[in-house]
Amino acid sequence: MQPAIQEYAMSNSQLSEAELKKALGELSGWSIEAGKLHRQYQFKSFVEAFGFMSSLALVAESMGHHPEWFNVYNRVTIDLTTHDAGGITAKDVELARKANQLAPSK
Ligand SMILES: C[C@H](O)[C@H](O)[C@H]1CNC2=NC(N)=NC(=O)C2=N1
Repeated sequence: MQPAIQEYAMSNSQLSEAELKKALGELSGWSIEAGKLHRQYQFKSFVEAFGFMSSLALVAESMGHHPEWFNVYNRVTIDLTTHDAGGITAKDVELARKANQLAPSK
């Protein structure tokens, strides 16, 4: 388990184009699709995919920030946006970063 994420006091404003571009440069595998941060992960099995989702769910809950996601067998598709802000914020970038850290590398 990751250490608890303390005090999630990030600003809830949409990132600028420049901020988004910089963030994407540091987020392997992520792109912008339909105005949301988007990535598909493929794992070795359903159990590995679901284990990843379980771990990320706990991170999301501790951040008070929740993904839109879809699982079929060993694939997990994630879309991140901040509903309260109507777009992508630093919280989405942070959750994407955590997702990359939690995904076992093949
Ligand atoms: C009150 C609660 O913290 C808010 O409704 C949170 C919950 N999770 C959330 N998740 C996402 N992705 N966007 C939000 O705006 C959001 N808001």
